[in-house]
Amino acid sequence: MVKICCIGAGYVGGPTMAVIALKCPTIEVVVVDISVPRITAWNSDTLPIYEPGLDDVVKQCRGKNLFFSTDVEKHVHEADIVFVSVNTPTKTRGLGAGKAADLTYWESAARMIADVSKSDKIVVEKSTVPVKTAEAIEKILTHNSKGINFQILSNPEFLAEGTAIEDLFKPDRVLIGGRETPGGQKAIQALKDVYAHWVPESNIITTNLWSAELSKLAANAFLAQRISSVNAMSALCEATGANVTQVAYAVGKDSRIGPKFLNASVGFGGSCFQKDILNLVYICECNGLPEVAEYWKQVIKINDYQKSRFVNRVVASMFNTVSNKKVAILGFAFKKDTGDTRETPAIDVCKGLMGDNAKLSIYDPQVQEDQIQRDLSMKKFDWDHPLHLQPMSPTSVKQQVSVSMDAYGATKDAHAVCILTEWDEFKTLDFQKIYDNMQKPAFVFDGRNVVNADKLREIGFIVYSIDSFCEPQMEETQGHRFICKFCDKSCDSGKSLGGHMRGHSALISAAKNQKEEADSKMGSQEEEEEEAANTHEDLSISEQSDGSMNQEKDSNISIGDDGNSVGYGLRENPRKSWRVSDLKICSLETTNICKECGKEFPSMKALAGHLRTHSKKGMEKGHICEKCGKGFASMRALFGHMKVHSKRLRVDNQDSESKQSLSDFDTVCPIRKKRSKIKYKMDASSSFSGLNEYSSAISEVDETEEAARCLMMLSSGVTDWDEYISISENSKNENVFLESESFHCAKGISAADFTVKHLSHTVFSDSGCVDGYEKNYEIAEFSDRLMLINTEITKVCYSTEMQFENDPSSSIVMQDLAFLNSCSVKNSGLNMVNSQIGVIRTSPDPLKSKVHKCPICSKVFPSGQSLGGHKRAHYTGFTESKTKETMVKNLDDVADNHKSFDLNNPVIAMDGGEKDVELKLWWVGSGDALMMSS
Ligand SMILES: NC(=O)c1ccc[n+]([C@@H]2O[C@H](COP(=O)([O-])OP(=O)(O)OC[C@H]3O[C@@H](n4cnc5c(N)ncnc54)[C@H](O)[C@@H]3O)[C@@H](O)[C@H]2O)c1
Repeated sequence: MVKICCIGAGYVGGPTMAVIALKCPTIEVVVVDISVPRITAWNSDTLPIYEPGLDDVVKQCRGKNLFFSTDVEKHVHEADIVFVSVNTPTKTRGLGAGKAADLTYWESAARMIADVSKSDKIVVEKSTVPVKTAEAIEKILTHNSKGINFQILSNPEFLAEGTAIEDLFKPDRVLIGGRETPGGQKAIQALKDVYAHWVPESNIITTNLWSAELSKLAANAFLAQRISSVNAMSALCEATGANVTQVAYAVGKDSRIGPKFLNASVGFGGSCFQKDILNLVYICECNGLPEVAEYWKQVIKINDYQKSRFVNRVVASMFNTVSNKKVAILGFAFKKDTGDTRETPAIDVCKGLMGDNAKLSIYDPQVQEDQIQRDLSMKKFDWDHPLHLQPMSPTSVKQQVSVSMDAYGATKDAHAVCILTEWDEFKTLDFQKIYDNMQKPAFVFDGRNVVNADKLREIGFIVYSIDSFCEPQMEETQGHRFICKFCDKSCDSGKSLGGHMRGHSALISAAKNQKEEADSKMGSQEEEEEEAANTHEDLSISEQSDGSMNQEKDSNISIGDDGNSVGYGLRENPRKSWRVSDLKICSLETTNICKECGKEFPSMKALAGHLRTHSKKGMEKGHICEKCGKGFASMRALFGHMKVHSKRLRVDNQDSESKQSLSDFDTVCPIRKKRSKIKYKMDASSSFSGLNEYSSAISEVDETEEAARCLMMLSSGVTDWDEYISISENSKNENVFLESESFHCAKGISAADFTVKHLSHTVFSDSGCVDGYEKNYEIAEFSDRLMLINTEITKVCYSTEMQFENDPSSSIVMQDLAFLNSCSVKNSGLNMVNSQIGVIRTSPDPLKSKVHKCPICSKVFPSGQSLGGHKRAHYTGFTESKTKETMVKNLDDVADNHKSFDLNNPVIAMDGGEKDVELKLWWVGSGDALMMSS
């Protein structure tokens, strides 16, 4: 009788050997493990792993030809074929840490085999191992072989947890790799004979050793890549209004692509995908293939991005904080029909929410409380070691996490429900009951697309699911604010408004023609007015929807080139968009006269802009332009409008010579570019994924900055845009905001000018600074300044200082905008997200600084910033500024006024400081992730 021994009674060893025993009654199979509790469980009625159909199989052959034992040496000694199915974790220290496979367990198994063997053996690699592992194993085995012949085979396992028994019964293929020697071929045949008991011969593939080893890594990389691809698409779908389920279906119908593994979700998990891709990345790097390594690394980065996006969505939707809110987590296993939590996305999502101080109430049908507590306390990669070798983080999660016996218990009194595993039972829950027992507004964040979002919305839930994007916070919490500008019908969402408006296509078409006529008459003198109207119009729309970027998207209902179809326009260039509000005015009014004050306007658009000056909202809010008395609904609107009064712009337009000079000036000192350009720049880079959860992250950051400038300017009493710019140009002070204005100009620097030398965290210290940390940041040219972008998607730290090799006097201070949000900006009604920007500043100490010499007059300045101020004096427009004394005085005033609101300085604890501390720890445990992507 052939004897098989399998070392490792885990998710692979247990089920595979049980199926071999079932299908080959003439073979004796013993599964051995060093873990006593595991073996005890295998011999009990409660198996150590949950796998549909496994119980039956084990019951049928246990005690007959299937045995579980801790007597490893005895059974290895007796076996003809030894399978090795031990864990192969990712290394956490030393060479290749965070990527390479840790073969400690494999090596110890191999040494033990060599020690106890007295007869020839076939040793089968069942574990997933790096390519060429067999070579190393061979050396260990033959070193002390005492004349015993060992043949190494690679027989990687392709089962998927949750369907393991099904997969083992009907495998797509069985892969056996061996040496191309007679001995190797004989060993291949012996193993083939085992599988041939139930697998058709055509499904048994034989290759050389290295192909078999690499095929397993490649298969997992391809599978994970599909998930990341569709998840990346889900982000784009959310940004554009497409439905990722529909897109995936359409794509999968292509027989070259196929429908499997195209479900968008909160991200992939499991013990294999990440580990094996990291392993693949490491192998590529070791073989001098950095580009290939980088390619596969992106699969993991997108996966992290997806989890991070989900957390951001939850926090942002729940009014930017989940602090002390109860969040029910339904599902903790990495997928349905398994109790396996290894690398489950739930861990990262829970840690993210805990970082924002949420109280979690978790329910999973197959995961026990101690496992959940352990997973949430453990460091990354530690899960893949035996229990006694799993060091726990000192921080206990017990205060923040409770585990419930069912979904109803978990969701009782919760503010939100996050569905993180696609368990079938979640589809049939009584959501009305759940809703009745929850806090209101009640949110559902479906990370697996298991619930019927429409039905839940009918109940009253605010629903976010991966496949159907909506902006719950805006669309649903604020009621019916989507009003047709033609017939005043109120709609539930921007999307339904869009659908409704298609009914007005004839009217819109006529209106468009009328508008074109009207616009063609528009004289140059109305340019300024139009600019105000445009700016104001944008802002008014935003105001109606509380400044939400997504609302803006919905509000950007535009007419296509054919003039008939109304849909959601991409935000290419707002000025080019035909806006519904214009059209209504065009079609319903025959003359351009203001009904409020009787003033006549040359175009409908100008009238539209003017009409808003009568807006009650604007007047109530009191954002009045001191120059012309116009009222505005928001500070941002006022800010946009104030640019119209800029002397600089007028000089620019009037004086062709100075225009020339200014264009030179632009080269040295780029003035803020139009948003569309900024957006393009940022979108083109793949490294900004971690910035925030929205696809149009950059324009939002841009808006945030602009809003911040506006706030600073207004709060300091500066109401004149020119005055504001002049002050910034001439600042020799350390007012960082002003500094940031001039620094880029002064140095003419670009992102490439800087190399990161040193990073230190001023606040974030939970997981400490790890090697390679600096790789997670990138410097990007961004509008009129350099920005430090956090490229590590799972990491948001509150404050980080950075120095640069080539200019030690300069430094960057990172701040979490969420913090600003909680301090000051929040009050402006702006909807900001957790994102980071850093603004480069120079040291005030001239001794430390390098020489800053003016290339025009050779004058030397102590700092790049003062040189910048000086250099601008060489260009036109500057002479119109106020006297230096006035400027310095203004500057002092501004600096005083800004002490409490300073974009660059680490934020001083203000009221609600406690909350701010929470924000510092926005993402716990992410330091580990750094290692992974470094
Ligand atoms: N889980 C999957 O879905 C899957 C699928 C295909 C391949 N794999 C690969 O199979 C391997 C095993 O995965 P798993 O999920 O079964 O892991 P596991 O952690 O569930 O099981 C491994 C077992 O090996 C035991 N072990 C470790 N060293 C030992 C030694 N020297 N002697 C005796 N026992 C020892 C451990 O105690 C543990 O019980 C890994 O390389 C994995 O990448 C896993």
